[in-house]
Amino acid sequence: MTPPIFIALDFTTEEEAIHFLDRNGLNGVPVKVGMQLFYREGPKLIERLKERDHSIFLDLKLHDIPNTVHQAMKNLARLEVDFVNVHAAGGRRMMEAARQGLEEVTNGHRPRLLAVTQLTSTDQDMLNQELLIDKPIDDVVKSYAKLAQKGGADGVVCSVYEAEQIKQIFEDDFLTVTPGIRLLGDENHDQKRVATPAIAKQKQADYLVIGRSITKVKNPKQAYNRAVKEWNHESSETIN
Ligand SMILES: O=c1ccn([C@@H]2O[C@H](COP(=O)(O)O)[C@@H](O)[C@H]2O)c(=O)[nH]1
Repeated sequence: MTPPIFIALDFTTEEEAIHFLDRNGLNGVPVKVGMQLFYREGPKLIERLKERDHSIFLDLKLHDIPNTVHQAMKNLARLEVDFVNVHAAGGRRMMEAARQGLEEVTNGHRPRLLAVTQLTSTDQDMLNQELLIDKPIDDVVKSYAKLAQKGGADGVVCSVYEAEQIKQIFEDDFLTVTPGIRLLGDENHDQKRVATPAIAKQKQADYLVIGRSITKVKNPKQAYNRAVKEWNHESSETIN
C-alpha cells in the first residue's frame, strides 16, 4: 500500500518539480502542490502529475467571502485532484460554500475538503500575542475542527499534537492531515509544532505532509524511505 505521505513540491517551476521526482525515483508518490508552484504553472501541471499517477493535494488554503470561495471551488473541482483546502477561520458559511462548489461540478468523485485549523508555524505565543486568541492552542484547533465538520469539511490540517484528540472527538473518517513533519536531527525552519513520522503514527495522523526534510536534503530518496520506515513502525525515532 502507498504510504499516506504527501511530498510538498515547493519548487518554483514545473520542470524543477518533475526533475526532482524523476531524479529521485519518486514516481507515483502522493504529492502536495502549493501556492509557489501552482501560481506559476497552474492547471497544466496538475494534468501532468495526474498523467504520472500521483495523488494530489492542492494546498491553496482559500480564505475569502463565501461567494468567492464557492465560485473558486467550482473551478478547482474541475481539476479532479484528491484534496483541496480552505482556512477554517473563514467560518462555517464559507466552508459550506466551498463544499457546495465542489459538489456542484463533480459526479461522485469530488476532491475531499480540508480545513486548516492553525498553521503549524503558529505557536502558543503567536496565537496569544499576534492573533489575540487567548486560549490554549489545542483547544482552538479542536474548536476549529468542530466548526469545520459542521461546515462540511472531510477533515482538517493540524499538527501531529492535535491529531489524536481530534480522532477521539470525531468519527474515524474525519481526516487529520499533518504538516510540520521533520526527520530526527533536521532543522525546524519556520515550523513550530513539529514531530517525526514515528510520532505522527503514534498520534494517529491519517496523512503526513513532508517538504524540506525530503526535498532539500542531499539524498531525498533515502529521506523518503526513512519516513516510510518510521511510519511503518520499522524504526522509532522520537520527538525533536
Ligand atoms: O499548517 C500548515 C499548512 C500547510 N503547510 C504546508 O506544508 C508544507 C510543509 O513544508 P515543510 O518544508 O515540511 O515545512 C509547506 O508546503 C506548507 O505550505 C504547513 O507547513 N503547515
